[in-house]
Amino acid sequence: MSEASGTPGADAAGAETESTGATGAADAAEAPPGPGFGNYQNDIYLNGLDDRLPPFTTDLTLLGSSAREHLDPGAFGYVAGAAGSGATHRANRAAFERHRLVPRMLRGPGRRDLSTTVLGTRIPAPVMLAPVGVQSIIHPDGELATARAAASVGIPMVLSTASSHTIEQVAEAHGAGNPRWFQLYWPNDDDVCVSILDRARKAGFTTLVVTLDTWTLAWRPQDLDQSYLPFIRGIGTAIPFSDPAFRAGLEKSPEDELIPAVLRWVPMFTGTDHSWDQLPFLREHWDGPIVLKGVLHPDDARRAADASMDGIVVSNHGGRQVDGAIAALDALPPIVEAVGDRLEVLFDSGVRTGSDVLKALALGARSVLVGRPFAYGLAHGGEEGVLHVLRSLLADLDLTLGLSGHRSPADLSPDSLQSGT
Ligand SMILES: Cc1cc2nc3c(=O)[nH]c(=O)nc-3n(C[C@H](O)[C@H](O)[C@H](O)COP(=O)(O)O)c2cc1C
Ligand SMILES: O=C(O)C(=O)c1ccccc1
Repeated sequence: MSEASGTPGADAAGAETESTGATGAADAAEAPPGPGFGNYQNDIYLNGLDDRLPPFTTDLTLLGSSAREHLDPGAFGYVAGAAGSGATHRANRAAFERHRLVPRMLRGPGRRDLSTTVLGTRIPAPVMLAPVGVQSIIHPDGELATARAAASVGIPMVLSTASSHTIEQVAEAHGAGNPRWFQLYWPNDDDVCVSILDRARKAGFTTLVVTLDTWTLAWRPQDLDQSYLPFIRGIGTAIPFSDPAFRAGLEKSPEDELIPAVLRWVPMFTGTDHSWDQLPFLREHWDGPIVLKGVLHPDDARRAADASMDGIVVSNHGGRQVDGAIAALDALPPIVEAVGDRLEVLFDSGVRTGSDVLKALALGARSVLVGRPFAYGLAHGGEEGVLHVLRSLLADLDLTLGLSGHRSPADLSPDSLQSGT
């Protein structure tokens, strides 16, 4: 039965070898607060004794369909949608299906510890919240709700440049001491770029994630068919609209006159690709680690390492950019082989379950990021919804790790998998 994990804020029954017992009502009832991630399972079963059910499904692969009921059609299409025919979006999931865990038995009792270190930040599990923009289309509390939920479990959030709340508001909701990173959509105005970076640094964002694959939006039929684009309505523009360098270029404030502000921002952050030789500019203006997000080719990974970047996110943006692109999971092994000893390799695109997390780690990722699953949680119930998704994912991860015969992320390697079936 479920064994308490040794995650921070954990637990539990304490003794290294003891099981809390998923159905052991008495044990669990006496356990101190702050159970290991796996104990969410106990909580759910125990609540059932009082006829209380989880707020919504614990099967995170089903959330897309149930989120539809909570969102207007434009917002649902935006979150769930993908580029073109959706081939890459489907390929992301299919790639996970082609790898299977090979569980090991009788490995002895022992405390599980999901924690890991990512770019100098100790985190309780190898899971982070991917940058997801325009969260107010999903729930009015948007990024504030996400920040509070992330803080409750201690896993890092990455705030998008396209946030619906300002950097400072999100930092306040997130709270002091919680790990937070900032994602940059690199504006083609240097003053605005530097000003946004300064604000992020001052607000306690430690690591910069520069997204490379979305310098312009892809052909997205779900959005096109509904003519749905939040930014041209001034949604997801809280960061530039509150920025002094951005506002300095406007005759009237965005609050007084929306259209000129939109017309200034849209071409500033979309439509212009940057180049490798511009990376020193970011290094000059950001004194923490820098991670490049959206790398799929080993040569680009090598270039990132040559440019002294600290990390990369192997990602195809959840299938939202290049339709027909390689599944992100298939891009991971050759990239780890090329640069795994030179920079930290993170992964996203298609992670839905604990088993998916383990597969990405076994193939060499230091941590994964999840996007749509927590966005769907936000749609179901704001902060509580995100929390339910995170607790479910982390409990599933903890239990699946243990049942596969491992105690920590470091135990995983390609040997933990059978691949290609
Ligand atoms: C609604 C939505 C908005 C997103 N906004 C951003 C963004 O602002 N910046 C960014 O780098 N990635 C953005 N992404 C991509 C995610 O960071 C991540 O790469 C992707 O969601 C991972 O795939 P998954 O949804 O299958 O987990 C967005 C994804 C979604 C679904
Ligand atoms: O929709 C996206 O995938 C995305 O990355 C994005 C781009 C610009 C603003 C908000 C989100």
